[in-house]
Amino acid sequence: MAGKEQITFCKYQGLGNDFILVDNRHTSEPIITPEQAVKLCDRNFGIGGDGVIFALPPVGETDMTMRIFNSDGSEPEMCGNGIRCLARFVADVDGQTELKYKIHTLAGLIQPELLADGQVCVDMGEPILEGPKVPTTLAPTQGSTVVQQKLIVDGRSYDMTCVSMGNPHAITYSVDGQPIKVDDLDIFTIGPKFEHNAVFPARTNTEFVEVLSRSHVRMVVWERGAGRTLACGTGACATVVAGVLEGKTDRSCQVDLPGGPLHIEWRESDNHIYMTGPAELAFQGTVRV
Ligand SMILES: N[C@@H](CCC[C@H](N)C(=O)O)C(=O)O
Repeated sequence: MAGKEQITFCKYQGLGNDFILVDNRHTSEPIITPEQAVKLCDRNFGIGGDGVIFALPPVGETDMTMRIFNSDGSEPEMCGNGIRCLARFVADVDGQTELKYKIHTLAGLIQPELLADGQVCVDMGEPILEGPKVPTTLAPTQGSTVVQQKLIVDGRSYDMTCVSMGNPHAITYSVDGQPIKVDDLDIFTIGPKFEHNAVFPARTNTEFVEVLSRSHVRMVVWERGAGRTLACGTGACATVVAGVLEGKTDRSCQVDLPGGPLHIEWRESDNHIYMTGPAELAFQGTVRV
C-alpha cells in the first residue's frame, strides 16, 4: 500500500441511490480523481456506489459547493438524491440538525432543508425547458419545448418530453401510442440506446413513467454515467414537469421509484421544484487511493 493516500469517506443513500461522500472543504479541488472514483464505485473491487460526491468550499454567499463524479467518472451538473445525502452528511459531520443550506452546484444554487421528521426537502430551482438548452436536437413541439416528440428506439416509437434540471432528462410516458407499463420494460437493453442516442448531444438520463393517478406515478430510470439506479431525484423532478406539460399529472405528485417514493411539487408561485425524500448513512470507513 506504500505511496497510496488514505481517505476517510461516508457512504450515504437516498432510496438506494448510493454515494461515497468526501469532506473536501479544506481545498477547492476534489481529492479523488475521476479515474479513482470509477474504482471506488465498483461494487466488487471498490466500496460500491452510483457516484462520489464532494463537499467543497463555498462560492459567494453559499455554505458549500457540491461536485459529483458518476460511477463512470463523468461529471454531471446536479444530483437530487445526492444533494439530500450531502446535506445530511455535512450536518452529521458538523453535529447539526434541522438546517437549511445554500449549495453552489454546476446547475446553480440548490437549497436543501433538513426537516424535523428526518426527511430532506430540496428547493431544486427552476426547470429548463428550451430543447437546445436541455440539450436535445429533437424538434420542439410547443414553442421551444420538446413535448411528446416521437423518437424511434429499437423499432419502437416513444413519445419524448425533454427537461433539464441542470442535467439532461428525456421522459417518456408512452410507447407505440400505449401507456408505459414499467414492469414490461427491459431497461438494461433499451436504457443505453437512449443514453447514447445522437439526439442527446450531452447523453441523457431517461425516465420511463407509468401513471397510477394524476398525483401518483411509477418511474424507472436509466442514468447517464451510472446505468440503472434505484432512484433519481432530478429524474423524479423532470418526470413531474413532463407530466404537467403533457397534461397527465398534477403539479404535486408522488413518484414511486424502485428504491421508494419521492414527493415532488412544481410550485406555480415561484416556478421552483421542491423534492422531499430521505437520506441515510449506510456506513463509513477509510480507503487507500
Ligand atoms: N442520481 C442523480 C443524478 C446523478 C447524475 C446523472 N447520472 C447525470 O449524469 O446527469 C439524482 O438523484 O438526481
